[in-house]
Amino acid sequence: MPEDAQRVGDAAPGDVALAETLQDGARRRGFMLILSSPSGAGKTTLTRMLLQTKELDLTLSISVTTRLRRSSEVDGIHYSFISRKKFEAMRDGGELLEWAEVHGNCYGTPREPVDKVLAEGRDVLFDIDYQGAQQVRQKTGADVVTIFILPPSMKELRARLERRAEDPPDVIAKRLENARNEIRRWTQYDYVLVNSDLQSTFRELTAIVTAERSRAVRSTQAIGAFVESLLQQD
Ligand SMILES: Nc1ncnc2c1ncn2[C@@H]1O[C@H](COP(=O)(O)OP(=O)(O)OP(=O)(O)O)[C@@H](O)[C@H]1O
Ligand SMILES: Nc1nc2c(ncn2[C@@H]2O[C@H](COP(=O)(O)O)[C@@H](O)[C@H]2O)c(=O)[nH]1
Repeated sequence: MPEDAQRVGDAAPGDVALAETLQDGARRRGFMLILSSPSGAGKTTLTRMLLQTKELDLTLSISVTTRLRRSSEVDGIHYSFISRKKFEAMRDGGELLEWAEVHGNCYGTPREPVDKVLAEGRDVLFDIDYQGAQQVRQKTGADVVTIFILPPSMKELRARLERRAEDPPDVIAKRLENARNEIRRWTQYDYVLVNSDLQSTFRELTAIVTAERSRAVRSTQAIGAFVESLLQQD
C-alpha cells in the first residue's frame, strides 16, 4: 500500500474529502421523476406526500397553465397560472421543456428551474401527462424515470373526482371521457402502480425513488474516484 494512501478508520484530512465526495448529490446525476395518471387517480396527492418527506429531497417542477385556478390552489405553488398569450410566448421562445393541451387547457414545464436543480445533482418531480412524459424522454434521454398511476376501478376514479369536488360536472365528465385514452398509455412507462391504498402506493413510490438513486448508470466521476481509493486499500 502506498505511504500516502488512506486506510479505513484513519482520521486523515483526505477522509473529509472522501466523505464529501460520497454525498448523494455529488456521486450521481439527478434524474427527472415523472408521475402521470388519468385525472383523479391520485398523483397530486402522492406528489404532495413525496414533497413532504424531507429526506427524499425532491423538488417539484411547477408547471405553467392556462387553466383557471381551483379554490384550493395557490399561484406559484401548485401552478403558475398564465394567459394563453403568455403561454404561447413562452412556448415560442423555447422556454418550455415540454408542453401539451390536456382536457382543453395548455400546460407546460419551464425549462430553466429544471436544469438548475439537475445541475446540483438533485432530482426533480413532475406531475405531467403522457404527452409531456414522451417529450421529456425524447429530449433528455437516460435520466428520466416514469411512473403511471392507475385507479383501482373506473367507478372509484369517478368517485374520487366527485369527492374532490373541485371541478364542475361537465369538467369531471370530460376528464372521465379522456381517462380511457390516457390509461392505454401505461405501456410507455417504466413503472405502473395501482393506487388502491394510498399508504401502500406511497411506500411503492419511495422504494422506486430509492432504487433509482443507486443505479450505476447515473454515477458521476466521484464514485469512480471512490472506487479507485477502495482499490488502493488493503
Ligand atoms: N388511494 C386513494 N384512496 C382514496 N382516495 C384517494 C386515493 N388517492 C387519492 N385520493 C383522493 O382522490 C382525489 C383525487 O386525487 P388527486 O387530486 O391526487 O388526483 P390527480 O391524479 O392528481 O388528479 P388531476 O390530474 O385531476 O390533478 C382526492 O380527493 C384525493 O384525496
Ligand atoms: N404535459 C403536461 N401536462 C401537465 C403539466 N402540468 C400538469 N399536467 C397534466 O395535466 C392534467 C390536468 O391537470 P389538472 O391540475 O388540471 O388536474 C394532469 O394529467 C396533469 O398531470 C405540464 O406541465 N405538462
